[in-house]
Order: sequence, then structure tokens, then C-alpha cells
Amino acid sequence: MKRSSLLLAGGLGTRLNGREKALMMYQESTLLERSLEVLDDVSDEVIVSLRDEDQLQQFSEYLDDRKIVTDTIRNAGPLAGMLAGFERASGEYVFTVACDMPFLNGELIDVMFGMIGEHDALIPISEYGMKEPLHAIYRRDVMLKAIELSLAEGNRSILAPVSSLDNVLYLDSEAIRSIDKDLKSFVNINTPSDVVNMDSWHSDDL
Ligand SMILES: Nc1nc2c(ncn2[C@@H]2O[C@H](COP(=O)(O)OP(=O)(O)OP(=O)(O)O)[C@@H](O)[C@H]2O)c(=O)[nH]1
Repeated sequence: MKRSSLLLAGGLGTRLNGREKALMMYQESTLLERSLEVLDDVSDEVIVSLRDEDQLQQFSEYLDDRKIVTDTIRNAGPLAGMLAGFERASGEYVFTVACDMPFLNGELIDVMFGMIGEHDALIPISEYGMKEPLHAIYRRDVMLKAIELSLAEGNRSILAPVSSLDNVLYLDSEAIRSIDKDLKSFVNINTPSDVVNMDSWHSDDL
């Protein structure tokens, strides 16, 4: 099975005053570089989703000749990035992840690819029973149709297409802890205080 990964990086970062989250630094690398390093290791194909040509210009020095998609529907959130990315992806399954997760764990993603089987999606559950649809694997063709339908109905929530899938496997947090004991994979950076907290983590903790 060919493994595709899609890194969603087209958000506006409004809670961080428009800061480009993918270009934030952690330990001398951008979050973009950190994520791509992990994804390159566990995937046959990596696609980066950006919102538009202006953002592409801004990111060009980090992207070399990578596969890039830009949104065909503007300002519609992560589902727009998934739409463009899933149209481009050539794998049957696509690991889809936000660019604001600094502590991705390649072993966990590898295990997830190994578990997907014939399911339509594999979605981890983190603390407090929270679903993690932006750190999940989707069957490309089925999810693409579900995204198109949700967007056509004007529903931009990522959980809208997920709820229409028949055959979703959820990965519970206790199973995940055997690989990622503190569930750091799901830490994501949305606000100025998240940035401060990120800087206070040491690599030994990871
Ligand atoms: N391609 C694309 N990606 C998006 C879009 N909106 C959000 N994303 C990505 O989806 C992931 C989750 O985004 P959010 O945290 O919900 O939104 P954000 O724009 O990054 O931040 P806020 O504006 O503060 O909500 C991030 O990796 C974003 O880069 C979009 O319109 N297009």
C-alpha cells in the first residue's frame, strides 16, 4: 500500500495575530521542517497544503521541489486544504496532519498506517476522549467524496465528513501511550501561551 501524507499549512493563524505557524521555530528548526522530516520517513509521498500563491512564495525556500497544493476554495479552513491535497494524492490512504503539532512521533504514524486495513479512517483519541481528526489516516477516495459533500452543504467542520464515513477505527489513548507516553503527538500550538509552553519543553522530555 502506498502511503501518502498531507501536511496542512494554509491556516491564517488568527489566534496568533496572523503568525505563520509552520514557520515558527522550535530548537533551531521550523515546525515545517520538523514535520517534513518525520513524514518523509514514514511516507512514500508527502504533499504540503498551502492557501495561495503568496504563501507559496513565502515558503519557497523551505520547499525545494516538493509536491504542493493550493486551495481551490478560499478561506474555508482545513477541509479546503484536504480537498486539494486528496485530489492530488496518489496513495490509497492519506495521513493528514496539521502543521502546528511540534512533536510528531514517526513510530506512532507508522503503527497507524499498519493498522488501517480496509477501514475508511483511523482516528486517534487523545486525552479526555478527544478525537484527533487532524492527526488521522483517511481512505482517499471515500473521504474526498465526503469532503466535497460537506463543503457543498456549507459545512466546514472537519468532523462533518468524518461522521458520514461507515467504517472508522478509533485508536484509544491507552494504546497510543505505549508509543507516545505523554501523548505529545497531539500537542498543538494555537495561542501565544501555547508558544510559551512549547519553548519550555526540552528534547529530553520528548
Ligand atoms: N490549506 C489550508 N489549510 C488550513 C486552512 N485553515 C486551516 N488550515 C490548516 O489546518 C490546521 C488547523 O488549523 P486551525 O488551527 O484550525 O486554524 P489556523 O488558521 O491554523 O489558526 P486560527 O486562525 O487561529 O484558527 C493547521 O495546520 C492550518 O494550517 C485553509 O483555509 N487552507
